[in-house]
Amino acid sequence: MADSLPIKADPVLDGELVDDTLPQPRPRASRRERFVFWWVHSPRVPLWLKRRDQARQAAKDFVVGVLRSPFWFLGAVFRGLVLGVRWWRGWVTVRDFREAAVQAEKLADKFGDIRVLTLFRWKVTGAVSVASAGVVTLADLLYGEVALWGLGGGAALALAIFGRRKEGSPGRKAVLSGPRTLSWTMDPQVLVDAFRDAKLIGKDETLRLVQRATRMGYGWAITVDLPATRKAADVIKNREALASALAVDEVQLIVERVRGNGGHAGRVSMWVADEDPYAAPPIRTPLLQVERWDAWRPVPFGRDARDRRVDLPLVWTSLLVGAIPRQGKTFATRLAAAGLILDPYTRLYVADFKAGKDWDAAAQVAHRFMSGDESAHVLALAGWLVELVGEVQGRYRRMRELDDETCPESKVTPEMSRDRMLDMPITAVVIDEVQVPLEDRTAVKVEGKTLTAGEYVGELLTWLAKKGPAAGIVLALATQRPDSKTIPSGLRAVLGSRFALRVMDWRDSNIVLGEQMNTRGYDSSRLLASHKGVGILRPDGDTQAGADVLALTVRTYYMPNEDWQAICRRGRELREAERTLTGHAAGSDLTIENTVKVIDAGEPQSESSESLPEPLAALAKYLAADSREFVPTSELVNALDADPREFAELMNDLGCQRTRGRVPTEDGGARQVRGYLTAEIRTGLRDRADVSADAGEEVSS
Ligand SMILES: Nc1ncnc2c1ncn2[C@@H]1O[C@H](COP(=O)(O)OP(=O)(O)OP(=O)(O)O)[C@@H](O)[C@H]1O
Repeated sequence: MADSLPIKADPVLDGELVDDTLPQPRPRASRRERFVFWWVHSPRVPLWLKRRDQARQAAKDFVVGVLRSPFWFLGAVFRGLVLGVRWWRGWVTVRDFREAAVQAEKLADKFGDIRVLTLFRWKVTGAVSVASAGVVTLADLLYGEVALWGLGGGAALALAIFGRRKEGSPGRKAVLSGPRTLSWTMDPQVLVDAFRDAKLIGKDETLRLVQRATRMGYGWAITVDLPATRKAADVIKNREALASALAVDEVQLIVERVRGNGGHAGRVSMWVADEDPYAAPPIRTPLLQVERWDAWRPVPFGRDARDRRVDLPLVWTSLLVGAIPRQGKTFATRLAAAGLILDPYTRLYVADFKAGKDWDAAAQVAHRFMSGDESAHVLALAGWLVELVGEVQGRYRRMRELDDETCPESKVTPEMSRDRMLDMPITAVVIDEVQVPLEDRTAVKVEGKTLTAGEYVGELLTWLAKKGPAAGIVLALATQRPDSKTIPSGLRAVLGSRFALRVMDWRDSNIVLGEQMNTRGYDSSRLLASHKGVGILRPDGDTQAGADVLALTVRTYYMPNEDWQAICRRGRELREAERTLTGHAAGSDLTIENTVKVIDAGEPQSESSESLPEPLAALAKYLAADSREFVPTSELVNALDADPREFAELMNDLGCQRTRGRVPTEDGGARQVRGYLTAEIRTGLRDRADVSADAGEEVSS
């Protein structure tokens, strides 16, 4: 029975082998498609027939034109009348003949002729007036009022044509004409004149209109083509001259190059705001409305003058924020950090050298957190950075071992960054007032070389900015002193994204934004002091304004402390839910003791302690075998059996600063006490030993 059951056969497939490496025939476009293509691309079809917004604008212009036409007509008739009377006076007084005679100094000879001619012209005028009056009366008698209206209308039309505004038309020019503001939107000649006045085009050159003046947001937009050989980049550079010629503040004028398919090197798109675009109240960050964020998505950063949203990509790059105090530096850096905080897979290192309250809320989410501006904090930061250098090296090593599917290049991918087994989360290092650690002069010894802690931190940051981004390390540095001495040029060169709020002069602006940026029209020293949170962003990668935009002026979103705290709280909740809380936030507080270990501050040489006077020799001996980085004052006082006051003076003489540090307690916790950094004591002892040795040598010789 089972044998007789039908068996399902495999499908029989029929096919033809096609070699798709050869050129394939392309289907011919239909007539309609070709027509549509021609219609869209032809320069002969006006834009208002192609685009709805342009059609709407054209209709608006038409209505405005119709409404204004009676006034234009009356103005033209009046001008025609004035010009007519002026012309008649010149004719009846034989002005040209008289002037020629005056110039030839023959007025006396020609006086009789001129008089005769004048008399004759007066007679002609009288005859024409009488004849005209006769014609009008006759027409009135024959045809009544209609004729009077007809003749009056004809005369008015003739006068209006005679008096219409045209290039080179005669007429008195006002010595002080009225404001030019926005007149260019109605009269393109004003725009051409502005470009000429700003010396962006020559006297005989003109502009070509690509897109007529259109209302866009709270301003007018227009796109023009410059004459051949003129560059749009020069217009951007000389924006201020153009703003003056158009009678607007330069913050109101946005000039951009049109790039890509629809643009070329001479196509300029302009937008002129009706009023100061940054005078309106600031907008709160949209991050408040989101539950969570993905660190791989650009973070909402602010809005440009045209109210377009500007997002800032952070992963695979690093950020430098620079400004003079109170301009919104911390606010801007916190915005960047906020996007990362709302991603529970992101790890954060936050060092606040401003030592204020601005960053405190981040402590509840940060893997490492500190706030302070003493040398101890600088050394702790160096410890973090060394830890991160090790982490980056480890990540590269591990990436090399991963298969190509998981890790196609030597770069962290979104999937990798969220894979807990791989342990390569996006790690953000946020340092506010980075000039504090970079300027620190505490001596440290690294691999046998003595250098200042500032130099060491600079070297580590440069290394991380170079190698870190691909391994998922994001640096966000904010500085109050963007001068070349503070931020080493090597470090600046590798920080991809820059944001310059107001600075003191163009040099500082260039230090943040990059060489020559002021000559390209980007100078943050020209921003107004009242424009808090407004700065020039030079992004690394795409922004909403387009990948080709070199830099743009942005006003950052406003995120006061309460919003910042709310975001940090949410960041913590998200991390708790995902079980990604680590380090400081998870309570395993890393104290200064175990983070600075990496710095070898140099052992005091044995002969040094010999050449030291007491009680310094005892101090050197006591610390000789000590591997701790921080020693409490009370312990040292006890060990040396010294008077606390004398001991404090002694340490002061050695150049050691008293600081706070944590020491482990018996119950496994930690306690904060006052004390000294061993690195500092050792440096002081070594210096003193050198001085004593030199003195000894001098005495013996
Ligand atoms: N986007 C913004 N819109 C409006 N006001 C802002 C904006 N950003 C910052 N501010 C204002 O600017 C003030 C200074 O900001 P912030 O504390 O960030 O300055 P700072 O440059 O970090 O100053 P300092 O160098 O003293 O630390 C803030 O109190 C805030 O009111």
